[in-house]
Amino acid sequence: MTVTPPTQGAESYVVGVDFGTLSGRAVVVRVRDGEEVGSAVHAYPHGVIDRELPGTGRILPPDWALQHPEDWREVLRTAVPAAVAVGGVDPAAVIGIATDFTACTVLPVRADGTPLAETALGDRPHAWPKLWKHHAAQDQADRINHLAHQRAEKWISRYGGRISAEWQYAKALQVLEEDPGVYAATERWIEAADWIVWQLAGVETRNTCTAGYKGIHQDGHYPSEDYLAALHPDFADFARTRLEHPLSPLGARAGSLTPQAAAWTGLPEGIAVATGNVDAHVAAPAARAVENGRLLAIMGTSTCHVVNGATLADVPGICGVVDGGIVEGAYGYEAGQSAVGDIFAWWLSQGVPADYLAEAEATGEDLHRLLTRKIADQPVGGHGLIALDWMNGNRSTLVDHHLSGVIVGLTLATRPEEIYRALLEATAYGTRTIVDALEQGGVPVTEFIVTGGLKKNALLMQIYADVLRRPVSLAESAQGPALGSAIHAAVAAGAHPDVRTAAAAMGRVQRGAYRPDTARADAYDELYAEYRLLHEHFGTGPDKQLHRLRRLRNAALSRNSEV
Ligand SMILES: Nc1ncnc2c1ncn2[C@@H]1O[C@H](COP(=O)(O)OP(=O)(O)O)[C@@H](O)[C@H]1O
Ligand SMILES: O=C(CO)[C@H](O)[C@H](O)COP(=O)(O)O
Repeated sequence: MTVTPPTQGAESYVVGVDFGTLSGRAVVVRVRDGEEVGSAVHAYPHGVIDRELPGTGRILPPDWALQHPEDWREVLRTAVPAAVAVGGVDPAAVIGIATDFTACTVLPVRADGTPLAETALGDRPHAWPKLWKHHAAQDQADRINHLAHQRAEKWISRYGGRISAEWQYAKALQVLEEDPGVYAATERWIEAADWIVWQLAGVETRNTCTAGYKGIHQDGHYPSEDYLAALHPDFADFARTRLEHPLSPLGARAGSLTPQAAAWTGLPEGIAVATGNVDAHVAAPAARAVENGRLLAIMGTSTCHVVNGATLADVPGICGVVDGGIVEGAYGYEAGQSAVGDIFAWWLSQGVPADYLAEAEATGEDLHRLLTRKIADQPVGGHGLIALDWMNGNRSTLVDHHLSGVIVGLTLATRPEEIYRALLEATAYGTRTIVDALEQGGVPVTEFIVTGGLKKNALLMQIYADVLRRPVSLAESAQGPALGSAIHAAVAAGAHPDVRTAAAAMGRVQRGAYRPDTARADAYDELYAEYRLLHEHFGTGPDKQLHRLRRLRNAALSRNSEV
């Protein structure tokens, strides 16, 4: 059954749902102008599963990160109807729904889409969805990369020369090697971005974005069976049997809302369900960042950088370039930092003394605000610190999740807020490294736009403007990915002819909200030079100290874990 959009004159609405790392957010948006009339958030009860497999008591090894599929369905049942109710919208006026997901968040399923985690295999960790930040497949990623270069595989240059341990193949190979029984039972290996569409529309679809960036689908092909067999004989048919499916462009209609999904969401049966998408890429139209050269940094738990270019360039160290990966008709480039807000959150949870907690309690500020206020006026370089932003590994430009964080310059006088500021700055230096790599690789960056939870920190935004020596524009929506999804829903429902047109009608950006200050930018140039020295020493130098420390840690901890 399909539903015709309401006739002219009546307002119509779309729903966008953003499945993040810790929660899912739904937003109800007016099709005509992108007005967000209602939103709701549902925190995943299981959050990130990184210590113990639910219901089993099994301890997970280091670097594991799983999620629970039921947490995702629950977002459809709770956040979507809540957002519609908050917006005071008649559900009958909703003409489409679209979703976006973290990626590569990927799960093994049966041929009918049932997650293996929800079968009799559910007591085995490898049956569970692996979250994007599952970093335990670095050894597999290293072999994938080594073999690709050895065989001069053409596709490897589209991934900056290195596939990340976060992407589909490293994770799948880890399942095969560590639990062949689960691998054998895996009938389809699917991004959560596509799985959630399956839940809504009742049909399996695969989207251009995740297939390209996370699934090594380039020029119409996955990696060859020869190549996969050379990785592991039983991996030869991985792409053909577990991935292969026609790809749908972004903004296409994947299908119609099933009766079951209509009952979950309270939305009309038969409305348009859009093809799946990634939380980062989907946000570009919400920030009107679809024209070539406008780089959108989606800054939250992690940061993704997405930018369109007119030509195909091989940029060392980026995550990938995909034709139509962000919007049709352009080459979409993606790079990223595996932790940004997560690094600040780590410091708040581990490094703030009791008297700061008491002060925050007394003033009613959250700790981010407290530390930001205490350090905002310090002159650039006043703390004498440099940090490397690798507490969750390095996604771009080193593509190495065995790297870890470093802070140098500590003294007995160093205060918690100074370390906080050094961490904010470290992430800005990491972004400068990425922007420089893109430009040096032949991808012009004409504007730097920020969306995501971190744009509310004015000190952080000013640091980025100063470190990058460029204005920072801000997406106006507080829900960039969810609004981006809503824009794709409007296109899938036929209310706008394509994503570019819909972006012009529904997206919003405040251009040049923060401007660089020359004196501070000069001071940051000196500090950035110091960051680069550390970056080279620990990241690319001959002494692999961070790798040695990781190996020692893993050996010590693996004695207590079970896979
Ligand atoms: N005022 C702030 N300054 C800096 N970081 C913040 C601030 N408030 C929240 N954060 C960080 O933002 C991150 C969450 O970002 P958000 O965009 O809301 O989520 P997600 O990335 O899961 O979509 C957390 O890691 C948190 O530490
Ligand atoms: O890799 C990504 C997209 O390609 C994102 O970093 C990942 O999806 C997590 O996003 P967030 O930090 O917003 O939770």
